Amino acid sequence: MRQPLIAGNWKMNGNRSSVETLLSNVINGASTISKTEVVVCPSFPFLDLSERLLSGTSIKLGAQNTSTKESGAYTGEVSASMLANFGCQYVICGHSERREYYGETDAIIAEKVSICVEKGMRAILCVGETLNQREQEQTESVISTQLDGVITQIGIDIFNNIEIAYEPVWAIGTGKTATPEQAQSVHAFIRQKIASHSLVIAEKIRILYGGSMKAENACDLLSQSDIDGGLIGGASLVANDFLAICRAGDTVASQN
Ligand SMILES: O=C[C@H](O)COP(=O)(O)O
Repeated sequence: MRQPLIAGNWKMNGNRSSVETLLSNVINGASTISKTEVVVCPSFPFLDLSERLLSGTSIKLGAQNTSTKESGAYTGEVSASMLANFGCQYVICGHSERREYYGETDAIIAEKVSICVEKGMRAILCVGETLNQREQEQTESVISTQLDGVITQIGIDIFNNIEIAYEPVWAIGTGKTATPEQAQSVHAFIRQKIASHSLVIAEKIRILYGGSMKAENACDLLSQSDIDGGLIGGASLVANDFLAICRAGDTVASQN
């Protein structure tokens, strides 16, 4: 049995005051959530504030990106060591927005995953196809290539220390959610792909779904046998919406 993981990716949103309010409300509401691992991923400037607010709670802190470099003359970059130093336990790597707007390749993403794990954090490796690729029936080949990019460069063992997030690009922030069956089919494909390298890792790795997951569809998605959690964008910015998804995780976990 894999523990559900619900991670809020706040993307580039918020200010000091709104982050404090959002996080305080999430912390208060999360006291009744017992079976689901809850993670929040604010922007870099809010990590310090978030770490302090989360102190003594079971909610974990994550970051949305990392540099591939250790330290030095890389203006504007934030290293994995810095993230670990601010209490991050998770780092989102290879989100489709990073792939699309910042030219992140599978090779760069593999480096990011590697350095996060080296610094003691868990990476959330994002994969997913565009609408055009889905319509061309390339979903499995696209995801296969994205996973192979990491496996070939840094090996399968690292998957002991990461989560995978399947995020169909066409469902991100669009209100269009993959149906539970569509998502389950891709999640099962991802698990089979990992199983072709290691049955043990395939059995334990958590595969999260991301793309317009919300309170209304969370239970149906999380009930699928290969969907182990969610990477939540828009709905994670509203405490009650995010908490409702976390509660769906608890509900599904108690049914298993
Ligand atoms: O990282 C989160 C995903 O991009 C999903 O975003 P969304 O829930 O706003 O569709």
